[in-house]
Amino acid sequence: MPADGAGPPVLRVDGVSFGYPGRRDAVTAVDDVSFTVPVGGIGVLVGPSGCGKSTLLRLVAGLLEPTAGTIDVAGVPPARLRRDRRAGFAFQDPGLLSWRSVRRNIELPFDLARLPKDRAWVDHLLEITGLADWAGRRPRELSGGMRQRVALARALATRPDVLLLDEPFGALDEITRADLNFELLRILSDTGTTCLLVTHSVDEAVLLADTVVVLGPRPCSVHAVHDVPVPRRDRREQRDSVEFAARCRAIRAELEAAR
Ligand SMILES: Nc1ncnc2c1ncn2[C@@H]1O[C@H](COP(=O)(O)OP(=O)(O)OP(=O)(O)O)[C@@H](O)[C@H]1O
Repeated sequence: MPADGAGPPVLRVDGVSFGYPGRRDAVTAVDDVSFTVPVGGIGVLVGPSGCGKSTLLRLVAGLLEPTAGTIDVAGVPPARLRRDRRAGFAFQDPGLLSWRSVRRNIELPFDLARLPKDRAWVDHLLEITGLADWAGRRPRELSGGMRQRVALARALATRPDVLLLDEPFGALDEITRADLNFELLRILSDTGTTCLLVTHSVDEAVLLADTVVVLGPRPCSVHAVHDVPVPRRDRREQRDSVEFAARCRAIRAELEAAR
């Protein structure tokens, strides 16, 4: 990926606003939002329900165009990332194709882009998501957590530079969710992928993020930004620390204040 002028490369959201056109009035969902996430880092968006988090993620994904402001990842705009299949998505609903096996679901992005399948990489993804023994099974044979792991592996299939995750673990119990959080940290460290993730869980945000962006109510603007300077290898232990609890408390207080 090309460097972004001076300083380390970043995912940059700069003065971005967006409104959904309506029959009478536009619904303004995003209002002058700016933040950066280091390339290779994890940014997490938290904010009240309906504030515009998914909209922001769709703007970064290039699925929507900002009405004002700019977005780029190390100088590359979302439309180009999307065209070049350098952005991967996974949403709360895994959206797997029931008639395809786990492997064939993960391979779907290759088929859609008419690209040759990278079988060795798919094998690796099956391995690191713990799905190698399930490659031939259909989605209905999997648990909810396994389906979400398939969606995650599918999002990583074309080796995206940027991974966009909208409440990917929202439907899971706490223990499974924590396991997947640690898997995600490991996968992102292994692949060097930049990630922007939406969650309603403050604990999940602090566990995963290098940067937590706290958003206010719709139309969302940035209420606060927290850097979490904890190495990824220390995240599991940190979860039980006083510092972790203090960060969560501070962010919860900001969410309260931002309502
Ligand atoms: N396709 C659409 N057309 C019109 N308005 C929309 C559309 N999608 C979302 N909105 C509106 O934009 C606002 C922000 O929605 P968005 O889904 O981005 O919020 P969110 O923060 O992700 O919500 P939640 O936390 O509940 O998932 C809401 O008022 C919603 O009604």
